[in-house]
Amino acid sequence: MKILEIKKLSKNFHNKEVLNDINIEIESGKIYGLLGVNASGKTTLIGLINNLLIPTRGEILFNGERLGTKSKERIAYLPENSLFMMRVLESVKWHQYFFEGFKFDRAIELLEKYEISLKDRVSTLSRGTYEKLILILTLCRDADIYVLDEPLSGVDIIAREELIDLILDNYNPNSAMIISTHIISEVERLFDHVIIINKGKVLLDENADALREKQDTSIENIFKEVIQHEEVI
Ligand SMILES: Nc1ncnc2c1ncn2[C@@H]1O[C@H](COP(=O)(O)OP(=O)(O)OP(=O)(O)O)[C@@H](O)[C@H]1O
Repeated sequence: MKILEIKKLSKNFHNKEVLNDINIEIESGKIYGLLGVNASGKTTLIGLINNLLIPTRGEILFNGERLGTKSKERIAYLPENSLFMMRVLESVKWHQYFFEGFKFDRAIELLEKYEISLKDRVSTLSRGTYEKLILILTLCRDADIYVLDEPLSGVDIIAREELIDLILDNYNPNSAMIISTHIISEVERLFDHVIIINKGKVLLDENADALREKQDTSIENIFKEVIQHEEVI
């Protein structure tokens, strides 16, 4: 089922065009890989999906309606630095207070499993521990869309596999998930669908299995080929 429609979306910062005529449909029950090199516009697109930025042109519809209170409740996303003033336990309680259906006990259980102290200040956590916290808090929400912006960029290679399993184990199959990343090789087994953006444009928007079969190679290699081809042109 179609849950999010991104229609003719463009975003300029001052006179610089960062996103240019983006058209994407997101369906429930699928995990989307949003792939792009540095500065391709991934975080800007995520900011727009979460109504934190205003489009220059075009629109985004959640369940056929403009973004607003409903989309805020049902799209789970934690912007960077939003918890910095809190201790870990406070950040969990804050989620319980603000988000209906938040799985408080599950969050505490996962924090204990990953040895994240409830007493620590969020601002003092290492980069990787902070990313684990963000992931746990986001996945424990009851939502229709989960948005993870570079969820593994600060996590060591040993913890990455664990966190990929954490995502798979806690993924609600009735929801959609959008994962932006440039660490493709380790994460790509999660993807049902792949969207590649470059210089603010969508270069590819396809089913992941169909792509793998058609091209007989990994999503990482397909990504490299698509970007290199674009650079040559
Ligand atoms: N608030 C802003 N003001 C001006 N330019 C901005 C702003 N936010 C982003 N940009 C520019 O928009 C472009 C896209 O940035 P964005 O953060 O969306 O890319 P990204 O794909 O998430 O990159 P990365 O992988 O490096 O995080 C960059 O050139 C960036 O400098």
